[in-house]
Amino acid sequence: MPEAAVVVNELVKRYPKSRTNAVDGISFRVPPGEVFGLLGPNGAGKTTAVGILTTRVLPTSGNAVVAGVDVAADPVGARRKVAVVPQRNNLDRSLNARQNLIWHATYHGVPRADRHRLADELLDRMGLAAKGKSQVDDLSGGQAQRLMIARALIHRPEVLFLDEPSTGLDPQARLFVHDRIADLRAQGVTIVLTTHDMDEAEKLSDRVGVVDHGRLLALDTPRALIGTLPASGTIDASVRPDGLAPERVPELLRGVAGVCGVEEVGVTTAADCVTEHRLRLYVDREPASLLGPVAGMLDEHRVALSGLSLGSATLEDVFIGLTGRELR
Ligand SMILES: Nc1ncnc2c1ncn2[C@@H]1O[C@H](COP(=O)(O)OP(=O)(O)OP(=O)(O)O)[C@@H](O)[C@H]1O
Repeated sequence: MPEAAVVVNELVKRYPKSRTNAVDGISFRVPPGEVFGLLGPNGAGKTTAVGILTTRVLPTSGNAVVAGVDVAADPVGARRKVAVVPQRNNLDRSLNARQNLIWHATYHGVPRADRHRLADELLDRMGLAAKGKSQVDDLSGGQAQRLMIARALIHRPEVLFLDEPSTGLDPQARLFVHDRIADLRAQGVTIVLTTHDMDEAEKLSDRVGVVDHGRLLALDTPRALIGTLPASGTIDASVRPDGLAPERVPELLRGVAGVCGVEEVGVTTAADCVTEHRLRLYVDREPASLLGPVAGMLDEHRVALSGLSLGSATLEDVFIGLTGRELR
């Protein structure tokens, strides 16, 4: 195995007729055995970057090497070493679950003697032992996703690309997929995953890269990225400003010592027409120590408080800090 499982060098992709680059000069390296999370809002360029790394998209400039193979110069060689689990079901509907695995193994040159054994082992590992003869259309979304992971693993790839691995899965299926990703990591498989799910990224990734507008904005371990935030803790407060202009409430709270920032994260109007504002306070000390001053400030200005909860800064705070709240 080469020194890095994935090397991306000044990668650029501009689609025909587009005025901007979908991927705009991205560089990073993923060492063997790492789980690398690629995060970014819709349209940030994640799928395009992964498309280049998995030979489905041709780069405009720059280069990418996966498991020692330049993906543009030797796409066939690269495909032997990587596997992709796409977001959408692309299983062959004319074959049953087990046949999908066998066909894929055959395509990738897995010796005949190993194909059937590997297919059965993988079905078992993915909790699909009873589904081998099922038609693809009869599988649930979670089962199809697990079958796609089994299919990706049957030719023993060195690097596995997972596009939004748990989108649309129920909590059990999501946890199952997370456990399998952790197993693969323990076996030394390098994994690149794209996700919008910050908890998933924080839980699974050794390091994450945050991408927006085709550029890499930050790259580090989740803990180090969270450590770059000025605030270490959060307080979520639900308030009903009543007589006070709603925009005054964050202003007041910013005046409490220890509060580094206040952001409105939602507004709801109840059946009784009372509007509740949900505010997140970013604090630079133990959040519990600020509950009294925060409640006191609100009480002083007759702002009704209907809920307070404490938390720690998360990767989502890093993500929002870097990419903003604007809908893409
Ligand atoms: N085949 C294509 N032709 C033209 N433009 C494209 C094509 N595919 C993607 N784009 C554009 O490139 C940009 C990056 O898209 P991409 O799908 O890589 O983003 P993404 O980060 O994967 O988004 P999402 O999270 O929504 O899947 C977007 O502006 C998108 O509209």
